[in-house]
Amino acid sequence: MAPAPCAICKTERALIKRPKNHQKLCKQCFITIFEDEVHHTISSSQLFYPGERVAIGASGGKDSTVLASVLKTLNDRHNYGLDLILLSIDEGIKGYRDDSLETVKRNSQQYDMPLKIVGYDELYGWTMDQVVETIGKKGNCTYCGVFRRQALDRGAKMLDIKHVVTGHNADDVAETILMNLLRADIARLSRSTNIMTGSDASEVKRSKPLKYAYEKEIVLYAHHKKLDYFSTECIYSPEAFRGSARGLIKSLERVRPSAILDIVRSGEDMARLVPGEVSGSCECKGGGQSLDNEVGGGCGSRNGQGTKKELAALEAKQSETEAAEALETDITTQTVPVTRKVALRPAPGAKRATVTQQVLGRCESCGYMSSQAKCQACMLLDGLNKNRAQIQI
Ligand SMILES: Nc1ncnc2c1ncn2[C@@H]1O[C@H](COP(=O)(O)OP(=O)(O)OP(=O)(O)O)[C@@H](O)[C@H]1O
Repeated sequence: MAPAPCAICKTERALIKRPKNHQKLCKQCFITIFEDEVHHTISSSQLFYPGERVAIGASGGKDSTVLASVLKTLNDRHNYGLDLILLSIDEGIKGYRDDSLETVKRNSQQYDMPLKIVGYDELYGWTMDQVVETIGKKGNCTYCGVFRRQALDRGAKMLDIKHVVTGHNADDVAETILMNLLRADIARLSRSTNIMTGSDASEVKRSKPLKYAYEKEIVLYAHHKKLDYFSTECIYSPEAFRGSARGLIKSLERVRPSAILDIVRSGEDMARLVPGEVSGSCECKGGGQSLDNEVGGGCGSRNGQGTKKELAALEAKQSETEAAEALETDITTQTVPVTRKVALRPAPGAKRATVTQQVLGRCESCGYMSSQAKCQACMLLDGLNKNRAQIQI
């Protein structure tokens, strides 16, 4: 059988079956259409303004490496006028992050972009190796996710940059939507669909230019562009719930390639039903103090007067929920630490419900943005430091 010609140029031989829609393309047409689609995402969402300084959250993995490469290409091709800088967080994981950072250092040369590395060690006085040594592997992603989110913000601030882009792709977004759907957390589901998080009042905004790019296409792009990336999984990584959501999405993708984008679109449609960014609450009057605005204390917690046991329970819950969102959770951003009531659109025949929307202030310990008196990172650090003191005694 004669080889199929490329569905776009009709002249070259098709070498690639697009995972997104099974279109058969030659290498060059695939690369071009992938870049054009990211450009479309950027321009239709008006992600950047000319002259903007943008930090690329660079882990050395495939997603952020592709993001850096594509942004460089598009910046040159379409004259975005962006000043692009690589920002890497060194979590302090020997045999993993030290190796991937070597890749980022090479990327910095290859893409001619300055690189800033910020370590958990310098920011928090703890490396993830030390955290795991202290608390064990279970739940460690919670610490890592909370620390990294803040570290990216703090790194950006050190660079006087107000916009961080990350390599989250369509599969990541679909996973998060599914996880929030399975947790019946429509408010968080709504936030996880945003391409851009943060607001004018926020000090650092986040965006995901690869939000509509399939993971498989990112791998193909990296392969055909011969990009230099690091492909080892984190040695502490297992996130049970996200892993299950991922498995489900991969199975759906096998029978229906459009499933990933369909989930993303459905998530966006559902998000439109949620007025503003709101934190969910249950019918009981618990409304407990969470580690921050992400986990409602709710049932069983006594109006936020968390005992050690409750904190531990919250932390355990966090390891299922918070870490799963890791870098994707945004914070409702205002400048004063207040909460306000927001009315949810009621179901037909139901009473109008209100939920508490938390807005941004400053952490009393570190002075960093927080919707609670103490930010999540400081709450977690308090526990770790107590542990360290006990071990030393
Ligand atoms: N240590 C880090 N330093 C800077 N940015 C990071 C770091 N870890 C993750 N990120 C950012 O968050 C995004 C999602 O991270 P995640 O841990 O889910 O990795 P991933 O999906 O394997 O992405 P990648 O392939 O880029 O590592 C990354 O694409 C990157 O932009």
